[in-house]
Amino acid sequence: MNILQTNELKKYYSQGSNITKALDGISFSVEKGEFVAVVGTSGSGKSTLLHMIGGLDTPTSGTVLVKNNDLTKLNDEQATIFRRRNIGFIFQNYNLVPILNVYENIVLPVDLDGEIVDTAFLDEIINMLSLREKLQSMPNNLSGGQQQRVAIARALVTKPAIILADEPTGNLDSKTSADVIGLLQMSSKKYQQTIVMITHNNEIAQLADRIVRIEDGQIIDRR
Ligand SMILES: Nc1ncnc2c1ncn2[C@@H]1O[C@H](COP(=O)(O)OP(=O)(O)OP(=O)(O)O)[C@@H](O)[C@H]1O
Repeated sequence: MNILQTNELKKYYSQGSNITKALDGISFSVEKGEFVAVVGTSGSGKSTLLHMIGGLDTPTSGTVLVKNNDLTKLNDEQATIFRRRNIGFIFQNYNLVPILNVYENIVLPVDLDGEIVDTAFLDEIINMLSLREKLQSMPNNLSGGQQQRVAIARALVTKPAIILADEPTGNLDSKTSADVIGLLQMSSKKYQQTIVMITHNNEIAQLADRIVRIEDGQIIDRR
């Protein structure tokens, strides 16, 4: 089942007479439970693509379907609600809320939606990510790898249709990077969690089910 599909997605930026074609006709689809790595050189359009898939920005033309909802047709408020319920984000700088402890950070998206936490599932995530001892800690007192594990827990807790990860191991050493990728692989297998991850690191990309290579805003290889 296709959970994500983009059709002829374009994003052009114009500055004066200069046009940057950040995305220039991207059509691809991702199946439920697939773990896809998006690779490409700096400036090739990876982050722009992730922003479009996440409904964080609107394309110049083309469509983005997530669970058959066209994100390009939603207004700001609809997009915010759709994102919160269907898309989990993991960034390289973690984006944890510094004044909330680990537990509060993890359950934040559920709280924001006025929903009740699925405590059995939350327990399972906390155990899988080895965060039990750290629930009362503040983000500042955690290592980079621990902070990234909290960000992963927060992304998983709402059981989103898709997790979007932008260089999730960008700030981590190689051992911790391998652990974090292992956890993403495990969640894609165990929870049929769909993951689209940007990485510069070819070794890490090889661990995904599929690699999509982008150059100059176009897909040049998909295997
Ligand atoms: N807001 C913007 N205004 C103008 N040009 C932009 C804007 N955002 C991105 N671009 C341009 O679009 C192109 C793609 O940028 P993007 O950030 O998607 O690349 P990337 O592959 O993620 O790069 P990196 O690996 O360095 O993060 C680049 O040429 C960039 O300069």
